[in-house]
Amino acid sequence: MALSGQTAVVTGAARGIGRAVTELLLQHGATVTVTLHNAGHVVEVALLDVDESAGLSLKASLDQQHGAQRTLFLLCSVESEEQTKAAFQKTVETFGRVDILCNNAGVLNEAAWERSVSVNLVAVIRLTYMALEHMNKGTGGRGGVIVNIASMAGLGPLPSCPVYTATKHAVVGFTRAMAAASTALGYGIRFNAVCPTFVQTDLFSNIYDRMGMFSQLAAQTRKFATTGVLNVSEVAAGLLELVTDETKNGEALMLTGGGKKYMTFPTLS
Ligand SMILES: NC(=O)C1=CN([C@@H]2O[C@H](COP(=O)(O)OP(=O)(O)OC[C@H]3O[C@@H](n4cnc5c(N)ncnc54)[C@H](O)[C@@H]3O)[C@@H](O)[C@H]2O)C=CC1
Ligand SMILES: CCCCCC(=O)/C=C/C=C\C=C\C=C\[C@@H](O)[C@@H](O)CCCC(=O)O
Repeated sequence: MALSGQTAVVTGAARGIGRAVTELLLQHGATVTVTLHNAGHVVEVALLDVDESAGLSLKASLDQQHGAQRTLFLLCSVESEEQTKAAFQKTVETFGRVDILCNNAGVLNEAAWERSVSVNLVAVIRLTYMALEHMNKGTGGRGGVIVNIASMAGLGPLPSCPVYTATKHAVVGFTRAMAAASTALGYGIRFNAVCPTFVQTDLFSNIYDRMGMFSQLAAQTRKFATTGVLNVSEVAAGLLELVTDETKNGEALMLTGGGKKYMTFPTLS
């Protein structure tokens, strides 16, 4: 799928993997524009984040690189139905459409596990269903693609972070189920998940302080992390592959230091 003419929404866009996704979209002609009409030959992206200073700082940087008309930042917590509804509304008012959703925003804190569930899972479901209202071919939409940033912890358990593991397993399952539902119901929307190993970001830097009552297990996780830490650009490249390759639907793309692997799952029927 060519990116030109597409409109995307990226959550947690201000820092880490979300920032890399935004920058890669822009580099590939994905233009985050503030124009009140779709310029026709460029991609438009709304950047959603709770971190206002980081979001505005990113916008200023992107303005320098790509021109002020190419970026739009919306202060929004994905935990808030009201704020996310308003963000989608503003996106559609500004760009006229939504073709791509990247559910990237995520947190890890086993001591505050309800928030992990709220951001990592409930919000992914909420934004997916909101995007459906605008993307579903069955209700006048143009179709498109939704890519969820899960984790390798969505494919195998991390004993030091059981709730985080649960949220990421749930995102993989939700993604695969939505892909099958979309095919069966004719949404015209592809659903895929990216499952990276450790990635050098602020989230990764803080994990050993966020394990709560499982902190004693940090050593095993730290040892596992020595198998390799990715950079954010490697994750963004995996996402771009899932966005642009129209044959990909229901995929879980694992990214490790050793490369990438499309996961296979047992057929239960
Ligand atoms: N860093 C890692 O080792 C890995 C991260 N991931 C996943 O990648 C995604 C991005 O993580 P990182 O870039 O590492 O994290 P990060 O902490 O570096 O960046 C996350 C961004 O999301 C924003 N955010 C947090 N809560 C939010 C909310 N309620 N509403 C809107 N924005 C919010 C933050 O302000 C920040 O800009 C997460 O889903 C994470 O679980 C997956 C595998 C590995
Ligand atoms: C510790 C939280 C990391 C948060 C960022 C993230 O999502 C990173 C995930 C990276 C890899 C996860 C791999 C899971 C592998 C398990 O299935 C098991 O093979 C490894 C167990 C290692 C351990 O005991 O911690």
